Amino acid sequence: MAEPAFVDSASVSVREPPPDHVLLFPRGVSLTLTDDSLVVKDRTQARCHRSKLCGISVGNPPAEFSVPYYNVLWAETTDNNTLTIDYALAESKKHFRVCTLTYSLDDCIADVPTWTSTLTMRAYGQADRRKRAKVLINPYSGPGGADKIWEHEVKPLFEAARMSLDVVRTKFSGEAVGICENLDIDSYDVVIPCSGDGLPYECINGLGKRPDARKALRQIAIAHIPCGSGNAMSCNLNGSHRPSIAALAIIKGVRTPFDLMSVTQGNTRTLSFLSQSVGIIAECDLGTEHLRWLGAARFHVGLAQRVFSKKLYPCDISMKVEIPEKNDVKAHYKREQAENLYTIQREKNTDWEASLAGESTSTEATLTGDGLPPLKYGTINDKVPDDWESASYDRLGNFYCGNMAWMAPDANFFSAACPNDGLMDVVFNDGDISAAKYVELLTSVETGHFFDNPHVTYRKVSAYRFTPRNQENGYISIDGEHVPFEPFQVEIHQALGTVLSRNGKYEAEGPLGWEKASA
Ligand SMILES: Nc1ncnc2c1ncn2[C@@H]1O[C@H](COP(=O)(O)OP(=O)(O)OP(=O)(O)O)[C@@H](O)[C@H]1O
Repeated sequence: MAEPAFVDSASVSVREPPPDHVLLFPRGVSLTLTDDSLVVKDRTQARCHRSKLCGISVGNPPAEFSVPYYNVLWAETTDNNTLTIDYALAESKKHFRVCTLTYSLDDCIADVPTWTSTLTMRAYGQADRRKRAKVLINPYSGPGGADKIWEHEVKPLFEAARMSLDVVRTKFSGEAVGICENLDIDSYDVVIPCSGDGLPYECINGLGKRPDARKALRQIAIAHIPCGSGNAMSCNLNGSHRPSIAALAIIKGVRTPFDLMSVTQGNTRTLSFLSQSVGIIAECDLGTEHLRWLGAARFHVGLAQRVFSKKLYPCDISMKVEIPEKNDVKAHYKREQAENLYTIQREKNTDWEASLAGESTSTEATLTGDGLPPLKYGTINDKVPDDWESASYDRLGNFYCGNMAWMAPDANFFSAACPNDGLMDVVFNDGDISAAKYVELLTSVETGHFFDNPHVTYRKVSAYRFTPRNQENGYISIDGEHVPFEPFQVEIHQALGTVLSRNGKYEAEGPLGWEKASA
């Protein structure tokens, strides 16, 4: 996954800014608001912005430097007439740290309150400021180290952004379900698991268990600090699996409606936000728990071990197919990108608020009140609807359904996934292809050619049922959780949940050539 580019250069906008965008201080020091950044003309501060080679500062210190608005965390004047500006400095492509600028305003003649509020407005755009967060840390996620990540890489940024933080360290598996089930949803804006993808799954299911599930899932956004081995949620929403980069994306994150999936199996109903898989991927995820210490590499080791076995997973699959052809999937993706995402967000929010206030006449709202929406297609125990496409697959090697694009860094399996298109992306392939072809197929995930690989079927569906056949046992993974090897059924609920995302959309690049698809 390409890390987002962060500019912290000494370049200055050539357009002359209006005078009220400039604060002048003694000794030629000035702070200027340009189109895209704060320009700091201050030799003393600029020293920290010298170019570095192998960690050693080289060249003359610049006279000025610029801080992109995205990196500005907070600005305020304090009682002792001091201006304080906190910002995130990109120390490397992988890491941010907090830096602070302070200036006495005693000799500054300017409308400082207006200047400060313009800076904060530009720094936050449509993002909520000073988010009220419930932070949940799983000390055992991934290779370990979530406590340190929180303390050293994330908390300083959140504090500098003046977020209000209520931090809980989870003590046992399942604790986050109860925390979110009983959360005072008016006291928080966002729940932030510092974990792998397991804790977000628990949080969403905790909110989904409440009598006011729909309200809670809309009101409380979920955001993710990556501390696990896969960290799919953070990759897709924050554009990074690096904790401090994710923290900044959350500080600047916008509320984004997010599709959730109901999974029924036996007599249970759970919510899934990420994926369901059966076959080689499920085995690589769930059958490699003993390699957890390897971090993300455990998936690759798992794949290498299994690819030569040509194991098949016979099954029956029934699907409510909405977009069967790859070209039409690309065209759909193009339409979704073309929409003004913020407009969609506002409209969807408005509809939802109206239905909560009892203004909606939709059958769904009338029937269920505020709990989870009813299942359109019943459960796994009901008959398969007549208009679903059903088929038997004797040679299946992999079945994978996703609601987000990246399943791990460099694993963009569902490149056409969109956060709130009301559709799930399904891919499957035969398992008896040659090992060479299998390796080519799986490596095409990293190169971006997986979608177009002729061995891969890629569809958009709104519901499906998966029934394993002729196998005593095996792995079924729901969002990385191991569930019984039994039939299950899934349907999607458009925009049932809310997440914080950096740009109101997924950060993945989309299937190759989608821009040229005929809409
Ligand atoms: N204190 C704890 N002790 C043991 N298990 C915990 C604790 N807190 C949370 N868990 C459980 O750990 C499981 C895995 O958590 P998490 O997703 O954070 O990490 P991970 O599985 O390592 O990440 P990834 O999904 O990226 O591999 C979750 O199902 C959660 O219920």
